[in-house]
Amino acid sequence: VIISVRSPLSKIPGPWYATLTTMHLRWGFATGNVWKMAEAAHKQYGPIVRLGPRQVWVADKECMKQILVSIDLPKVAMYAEISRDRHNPDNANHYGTEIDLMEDLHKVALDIMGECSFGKSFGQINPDKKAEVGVEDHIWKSIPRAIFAGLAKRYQNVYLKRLFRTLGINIEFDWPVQMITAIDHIVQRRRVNSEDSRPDLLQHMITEGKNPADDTRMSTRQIVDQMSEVLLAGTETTSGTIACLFLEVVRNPDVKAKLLASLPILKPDDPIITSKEIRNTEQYKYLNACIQENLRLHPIASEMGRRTGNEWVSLGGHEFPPHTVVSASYRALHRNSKYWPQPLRFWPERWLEGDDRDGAPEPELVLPSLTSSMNAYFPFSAGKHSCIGINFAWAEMRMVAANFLTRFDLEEVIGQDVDFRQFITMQFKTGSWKVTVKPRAEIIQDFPSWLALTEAAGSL
Ligand code: HEM
Repeated sequence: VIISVRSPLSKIPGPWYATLTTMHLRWGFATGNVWKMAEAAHKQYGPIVRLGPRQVWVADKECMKQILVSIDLPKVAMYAEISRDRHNPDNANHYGTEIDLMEDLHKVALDIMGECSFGKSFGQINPDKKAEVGVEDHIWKSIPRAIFAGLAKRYQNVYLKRLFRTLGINIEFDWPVQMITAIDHIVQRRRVNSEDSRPDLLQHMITEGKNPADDTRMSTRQIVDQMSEVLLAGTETTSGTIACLFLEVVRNPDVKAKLLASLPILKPDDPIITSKEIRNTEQYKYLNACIQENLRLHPIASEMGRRTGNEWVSLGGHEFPPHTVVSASYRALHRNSKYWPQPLRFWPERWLEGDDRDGAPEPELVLPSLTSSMNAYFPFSAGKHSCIGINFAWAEMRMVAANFLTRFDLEEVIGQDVDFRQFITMQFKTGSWKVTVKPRAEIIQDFPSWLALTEAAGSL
C-alpha cells in the first residue's frame, strides 16, 4: 500500500481507492461495466485518470497519438490471455413488421464473414442454406456460436486463470473438437484439390500463411485460430456499429428525414447497391457523414489497453513507471467538448464541407490553434496495431446501411432498455434491439433481402 501511495502515479487524479486495489476493475471487466467506470472517472477527474495502483486511463488527443503511434506501447496481457494460444497472441414479411434488428445485423455480419473468409455463409440468415461439402449441417452452423461462447468464457475467466496459474495450475482453452474437425476437413480438401480453392481469406492462409519465426507454413491449427480471431474481430464490431447508426438515426428524426430524402427509394428485390458506388457517388455523401459521426459517438472499442513494458514513459506531463497499464479512452476523447462542440449531439453535418455543413461549426473555429480538432478521432485505433479490417468494415457498413435505408423506414419499438456492456468491444447489453420496419416503395414484398446482401458482399 505504501509503495502504491508513494508511486509516481500518485499525482494523477482518481478515486482514493485507486491506489489500493484493482478489485473494482476486475468486477468492471467481468460484468462488462468497466466502460462506465472509465466514463464517470474522466468526467470527474479529467483526461488522465488513475483507476488502479498501476492502471491509468488516457483520453487526451496528443497522448493518444503517443500511446498508439509514436511511443507505440505494447498491448496489455489481456489480449494474449483470451487467445486460445496465450503465447501466440423470419418474421418480417408484412408491412410495419417488428424485427429484432440487432440480432439480424449480427447474423448478417456472420454470414458476410462466412462468404468472404470461407466462401460459404454460416446459414444464419437462411437456415436452408447448405453447409460446406463434407461437413455436417448443424456443425457448420454452430461454428459462430462456438467461437463467441469460447471468447466470453475466456474473457470472464481471465483473472481466475491467472490466479490458478500462480498456484501452479494451468487452465488451457481449446475450441470445440467438432469445430476444429470441420475446419480441418475444409483445409485438407483445399490443400489436396486445387479446384476447391477460391479467392477468400482461408485460401490466402493456406497458400501464403507462414510463421514469421522460421518461415514454415501455418498449421491447420494456427489457421483455425487466426480464422476464429478474424471472425470475432469482424462481426461484433460491424454489427454493433451499424446497430448504433440505426439507433442514432431513429432517435434523431431530423437526421432520419434528411438521410432518407437523400437516398433513392428501392424495392426489396432491386439490385444491391455496392460499397464502391456508395463511396464514390455524391448522392451518398450524407450517409457517409452519418457513418463517420456514428463511429465518433460509438467507437465500438471504447478503450484499448496498452502497457509501459520495462521502461519509464513520459506522457501528458506525467512519468509512468514500468508495468503500468495505460488505457486509451477512445470514447471519452470522441466525446470531449474541447474537440467536438455539442459532443453528445449526433451531428453528421460536422463531417461535410461548405454549405453542406448547415450551421455545424468549422473545426478551426472550435479550436483556433488547431485546424485538426477533427483528428481527435480513433475509431479504428492508429499505429501498427490499428484495425486491419477498416476497409472491409467501411464497405460492410455502407452496404448494409444503404441497402436497408433505400428500402425500409424504421421506428424504434418503445419501452426497450438500451444499455451497453463492454467485453473488449461494446455490445448491446441484451443482444437485442427491436424496431418496426415498413417498405419505402409503394409495394409489399418479402423482407428481408439480407440473403441477397450477404451474397453480394461475399462476391466483392
Ligand atoms: C466498424 C467496425 C470495426 C471497428 C470500429 C474496429 C475497430 C478496431 C480497433 C479500434 C482495433 C485496435 C485494437 C487495439 O487498439 O488494440 C481493431 C483491431 C483489429 N481489427 Fe477491427 N474494427 C472493425 C471491424 C473489423 C473487421 C470487419 C475486421 C476483419 C475483417 C477486423 C479485424 C481486426 C483485427 C484482426 C484487429 C487486430 C489487429 C492487431 O492487433 O494487430 N476489424 N479493430
